[in-house]
Amino acid sequence: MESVIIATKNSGKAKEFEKLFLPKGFAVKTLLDYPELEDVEETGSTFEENAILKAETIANTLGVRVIADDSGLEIDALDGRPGVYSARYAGPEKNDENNIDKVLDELQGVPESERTARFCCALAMAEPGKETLTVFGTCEGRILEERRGSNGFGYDPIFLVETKGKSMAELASDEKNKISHRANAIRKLDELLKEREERHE
Ligand SMILES: O=c1[nH]c(=O)c2ncn([C@@H]3O[C@H](COP(=O)(O)OP(=O)(O)OP(=O)(O)O)[C@@H](O)[C@H]3O)c2[nH]1
Ligand SMILES: [Mg+2]
Repeated sequence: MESVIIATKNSGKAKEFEKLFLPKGFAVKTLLDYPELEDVEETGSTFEENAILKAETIANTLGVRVIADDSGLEIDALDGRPGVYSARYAGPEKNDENNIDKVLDELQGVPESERTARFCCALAMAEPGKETLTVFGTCEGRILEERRGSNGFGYDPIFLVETKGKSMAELASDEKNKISHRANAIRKLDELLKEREERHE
């Protein structure tokens, strides 16, 4: 089976990419399979910039095609925070639990109608000698007042998917993978790749 390399060390993302790429006939490798590679510093100010940084750095190091995902949560009442800082929101004590606690603290007293938010996912596909492709996917929702469910990762337990009446962490992985920001971005990448193939590039 052909394989695709995703430049991530996040095991939650890795699991989702495995499920999303398997039906397309690709096995997924991640940076968890390349422990010797150094972390790429996420110095960009947008999801796209960071995705390009991660994809191009690893593609140039390994000399093959690489996809990177830079993603996060934008909360309207917090002027878009945590945004590109989603993984490191709680500072030195950063982890999914502490990041969620910080968001819930900051949203204390904010009414339901003002707790709108979205997950964002930028994917960059880089290959030595080829132009890097980028796509962007989102998933709209609202921030709950407490955690619900235990599937998924990151902020999933506090992210209400209104059309389903469930938190992202209450959805089965197959359900999340139909509607998520990551799934929407992958669909766009598929389209771009089809167009590129039709142009014989
Ligand atoms: O509840 C969530 N459901 C998701 O589907 C999701 N996708 C992203 N996130 C959050 O955003 C950060 C990404 O930051 P990020 O793109 O820098 O990734 P990361 O640092 O974890 O790994 P890497 O890919 O950089 O190695 C993650 O850590 C999470 O906190 C999510 N939270
Ligand atoms: Mg990161």
